[in-house]
Amino acid sequence: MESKFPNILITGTPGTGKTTLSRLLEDQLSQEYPGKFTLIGLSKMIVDQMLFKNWNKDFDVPEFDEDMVCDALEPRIQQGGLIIDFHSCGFFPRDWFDIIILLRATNTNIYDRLIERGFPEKKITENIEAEIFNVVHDEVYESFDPSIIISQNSNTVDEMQANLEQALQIIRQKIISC
Ligand SMILES: Nc1ncnc2c1ncn2[C@@H]1O[C@H](COP(=O)(O)OP(=O)(O)OP(=O)(O)O)[C@@H](O)[C@H]1O
Repeated sequence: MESKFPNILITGTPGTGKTTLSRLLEDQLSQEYPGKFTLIGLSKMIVDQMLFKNWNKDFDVPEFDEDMVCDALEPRIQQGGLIIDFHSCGFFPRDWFDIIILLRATNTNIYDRLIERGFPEKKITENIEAEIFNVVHDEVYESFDPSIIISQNSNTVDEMQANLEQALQIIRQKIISC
């Protein structure tokens, strides 16, 4: 789907820095293109709008309903200029996004960041294993055209800044070429 303002997905294992990068990106894009971009933290939206049918008691998270999530997002996707921050992506229609940013981080960084956020040990282990076994990486590359995927390491503040600059450059270019 081509839209004047690109739809952007920021994905990766929890703790890789999706929320941080999304906010920086939205902040900058809002200054450059006022009113044209909206950030959705999908985990929060799923809880707020109850886009789930079951609650996973072991991990204390909702088991989101893919159809409910897609139905809720569809009208906004059609308008373009949506930035979505979410740790899963295989259920989104293939033509929804113009740019996908996949964040990676080392096990040590993910561990430290999730410990700091008070995640239970079980949830941390699951996420670290997911990163080791490339779960989100494989999901992204199996679900979308590789030409729209940007894979970035997000271990340091300098890398985060470089990731932001690279993403902005690609988004600006995309806007000009549309
Ligand atoms: N590149 C980085 N360098 C240093 N610290 C970082 C970096 N990326 C993220 N952090 C820090 O790691 C923590 C987790 O980051 P963030 O919440 O953005 O991750 P997330 O991928 O959105 O996680 P979740 O999916 O659980 O919401 C935050 O305290 C953030 O400041």
